[in-house]
Amino acid sequence: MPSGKICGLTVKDVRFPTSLEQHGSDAMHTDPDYSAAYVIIETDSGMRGFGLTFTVGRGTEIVVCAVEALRPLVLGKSLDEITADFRSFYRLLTSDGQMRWVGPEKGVIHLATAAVLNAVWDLWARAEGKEPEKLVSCIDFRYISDALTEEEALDILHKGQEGKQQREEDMLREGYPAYTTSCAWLGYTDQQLTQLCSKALADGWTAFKVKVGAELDDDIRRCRLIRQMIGPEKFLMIDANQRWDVGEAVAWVTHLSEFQPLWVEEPTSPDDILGHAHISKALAPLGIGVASGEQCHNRVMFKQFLQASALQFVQIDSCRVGSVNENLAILIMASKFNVPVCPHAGGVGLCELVQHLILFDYICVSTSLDKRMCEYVDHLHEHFKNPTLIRNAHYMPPVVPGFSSEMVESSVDKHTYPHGEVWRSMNQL
Ligand SMILES: C[C@H](O)[C@@H](O)CC(=O)C(=O)O
Ligand SMILES: [Mg+2]
Repeated sequence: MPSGKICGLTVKDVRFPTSLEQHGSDAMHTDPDYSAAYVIIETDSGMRGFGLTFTVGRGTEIVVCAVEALRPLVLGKSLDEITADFRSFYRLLTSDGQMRWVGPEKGVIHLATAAVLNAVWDLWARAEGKEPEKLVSCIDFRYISDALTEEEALDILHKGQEGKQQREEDMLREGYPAYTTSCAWLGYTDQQLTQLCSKALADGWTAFKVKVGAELDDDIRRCRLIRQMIGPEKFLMIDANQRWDVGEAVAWVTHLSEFQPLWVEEPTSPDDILGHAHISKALAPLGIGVASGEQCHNRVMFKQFLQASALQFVQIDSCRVGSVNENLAILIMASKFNVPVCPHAGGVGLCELVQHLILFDYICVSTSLDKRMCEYVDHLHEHFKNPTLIRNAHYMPPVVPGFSSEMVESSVDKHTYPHGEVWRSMNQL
């Protein structure tokens, strides 16, 4: 069916009051209300694409404004026209001569770009069969060609075609390995942590992430509790959400090294590439890697993190950078530098979207599961039409065409800020 021209773009400010129960809390985001700028694009032939970007409450209205500002660049284009030269469409959004000043390719405007492009990919994902050449033509190599050329990217994707069918079958049977962050948000009590951890163990989880960084004594107590419960073999990861200076990070994590974390996540400012390199070097003898990416602006930053050996785990995010286009570049660069990708997920909708990217990474790019797993957080999936399916701590591949980004209409209505039922009733309290 011809896709027609894009004739409508709607954006909604959807917020969930997760801070009430401290879901999602960490050392820097103590009261997150998981939220989304949720985009619906419509074509004049009646097709719809759904996209979103993730936020944590206040400020979502600014992302909504930024999406509105991008609208004129999208309206009137047809899907065929966009996908015939997706690289140029990507540049149209990210390099607009006036709007790039409020980025470029970072911050609010890039979150908005992610939401819009995620909707375009959702629309496109309904059509099947994207060959390596087509995928590479979606990537903007500007600013990364010194680390990855178009030819190298194509070569990596061509190599990824070998054994593809077997890997697809493996995924359909076993799913993609996941880890959980749901047991140990920073605001949870020890009792909650114990209960959730024993339930997760019973459900078959083998890797657990703990929030750290506010008080060292609390971190020691909580990590000890979890390590005792999960035993020496299972994986434990710690996440500081950018709380420390570089030296402080090394000292703090050294104190926690007895609990053998596989990685420390976002130990310091997400912009500090050389700082991460220093921390990586200092922690390597302790067998602890450094992970980051959920607040990494774009492919250019990832390139430098990789060039500087500043990360041992790349955490792509489906809604932070420029959608599939930019994540393709990051996945392929990570493969070239031989650094495993372990995506950031959770939030609202992040698991739904990123599962597509990590399955693609395994099937077509890295072709390996070594040191790889995808984050899972057990909140808010009921608000999606095709929620993630977890079986025995593995993501089972989605079977419905699209980016799994469509939300349940009544959920959107109820949670639209500030006039949806949920927010109106809370404001009356
Ligand atoms: C504010 C978010 O919940 C953040 O803590 C998520 C995160 O760092 C993670 O899942 O990793
Ligand atoms: Mg994190």
